[in-house]
Amino acid sequence: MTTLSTTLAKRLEDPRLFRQYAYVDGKWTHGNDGREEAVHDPATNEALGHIPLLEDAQITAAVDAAEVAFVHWRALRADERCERLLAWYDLIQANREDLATIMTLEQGKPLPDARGEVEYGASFVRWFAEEGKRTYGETIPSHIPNASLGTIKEPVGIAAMITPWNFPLAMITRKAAAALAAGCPVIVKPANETPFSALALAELAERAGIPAGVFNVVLGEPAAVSKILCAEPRIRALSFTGSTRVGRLLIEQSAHTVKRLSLELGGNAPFIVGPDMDPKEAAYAAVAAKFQTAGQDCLAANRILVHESIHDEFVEQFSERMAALTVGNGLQGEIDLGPLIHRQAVEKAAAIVDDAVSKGATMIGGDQSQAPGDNYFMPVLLTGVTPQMKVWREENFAPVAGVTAYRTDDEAIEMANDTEYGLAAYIYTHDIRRIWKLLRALEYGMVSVNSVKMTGPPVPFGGVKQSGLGREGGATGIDEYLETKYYCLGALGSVSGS
Ligand SMILES: NC(=O)c1ccc[n+]([C@@H]2O[C@H](COP(=O)([O-])OP(=O)(O)OC[C@H]3O[C@@H](n4cnc5c(N)ncnc54)[C@H](O)[C@@H]3O)[C@@H](O)[C@H]2O)c1
Ligand SMILES: N[C@@H](CC=O)C(=O)O
Repeated sequence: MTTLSTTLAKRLEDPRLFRQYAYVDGKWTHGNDGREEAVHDPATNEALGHIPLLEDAQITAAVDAAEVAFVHWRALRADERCERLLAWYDLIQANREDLATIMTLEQGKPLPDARGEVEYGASFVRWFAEEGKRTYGETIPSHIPNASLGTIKEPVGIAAMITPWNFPLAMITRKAAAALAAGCPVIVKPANETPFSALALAELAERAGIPAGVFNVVLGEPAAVSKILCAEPRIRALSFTGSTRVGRLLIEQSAHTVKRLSLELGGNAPFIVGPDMDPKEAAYAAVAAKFQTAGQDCLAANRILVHESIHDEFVEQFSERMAALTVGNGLQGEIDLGPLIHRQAVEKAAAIVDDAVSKGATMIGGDQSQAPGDNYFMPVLLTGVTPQMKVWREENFAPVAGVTAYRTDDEAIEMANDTEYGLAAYIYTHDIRRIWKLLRALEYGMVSVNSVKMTGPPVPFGGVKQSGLGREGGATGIDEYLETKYYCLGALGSVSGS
């Protein structure tokens, strides 16, 4: 392969974690017809390596492999699957520096954030390793004479996962670990922008003793691969994280095979600041909630709603804090924001800012002449944003924040809910009555009060409205991969009782 691929491998303590093949049935696989796609470092636009584009028959071969593997994987005891998953967890932890390097190179996020994501991703593997031992059924008091009734939890079957580029490792482990713990084999289709984190996970899964066919990574032209996965009747569950646009397509394409769907889609989070808040404290929190991963985060605080009494001071504090953020290559030390994923993302961000300014918003920051490269976007705050602007309506997925003033709690609620999205919302206030009123009225799957950090393995992560279906993580995340089988044991005689 190319010299640059060698360079990436040379950066790793264990160069075997850098794989440029798909992983199907325990084998590293290239495309049958030799088609490849380059993967670029968004910080420099240099090619990091190549991935094969598999033919349709090779995707179906992954399903064949998973079908065979399912028989043995589901037959293992839960504690046996737990051991394999814990071995995977240990290997992810032991290789976290290499995994973080791969992630920063292909995704662009600063190295400390990449290390954080590896830790976060690993935590789901440990969580679900344990949860797999607690997939309890029920005993049901019988209404039928001489019968015993109950339920058993069984794995749903082969699970396919289509994942995004913004969190290239954790969005895989949060799904795959749950499915594997439940007894389902998985087929992962990562984003073509960030395949190498997924392939490194496959290498570690193999080393952890996860058998051939149980964890597969397929690569190809996204729309074509997804179509096959959706149409394939042997795939019983499809879990997707990505845009609402693609989520809608997958719902349509899966209708024919009536799959279990888990969808983690876009967000457009409001960040409500009450009149009692210290403007500086709230502004610093809002900056943290907006600019993580250069704004390419489904939880990013896009629409900041500040009580009119503290609006101007909030804007001043936010602007100062934003101006102090450093923008550059994530491999360098002390960087707050890396590049966006590619040039189109920069163009989309610029168009959203232009739209807002043309409709009356004021732009603070955002001197793009200071951008250190083609794919960088200097952070922007737009004040006076209104519902007519794209920055209000669309998920910008860029370092672009919009702020507006509100007068009453009811007005803040109306503004916050004025979106098709319903993933996460933030509330900053110390007034308990206001907290409760907002918490109950916000149409969101997750509401975080006075805390930027809200996620982690014990949490039921997910959205309402057009932000998705189902929940990942937490006590219920494994249910996305389990069926409930009801049984009625009849004619038991007098021992049946209830
Ligand atoms: N709710 C969550 O938990 C969560 C988490 C992370 C990201 N996201 C969302 O993901 C989006 C950003 O990620 P993205 O740009 O990778 O999203 P995307 O929808 O463009 O891509 C996601 C996945 O779908 C594939 N894909 C792209 N086009 C496709 C098509 N036509 N048919 C089938 N598959 C296709 C991609 O290759 C990728 O694997 C944002 O909307 C963000 O909010 C949501
Ligand atoms: N930050 C989110 C990913 C969204 O883009 C998470 O924690 O899952």
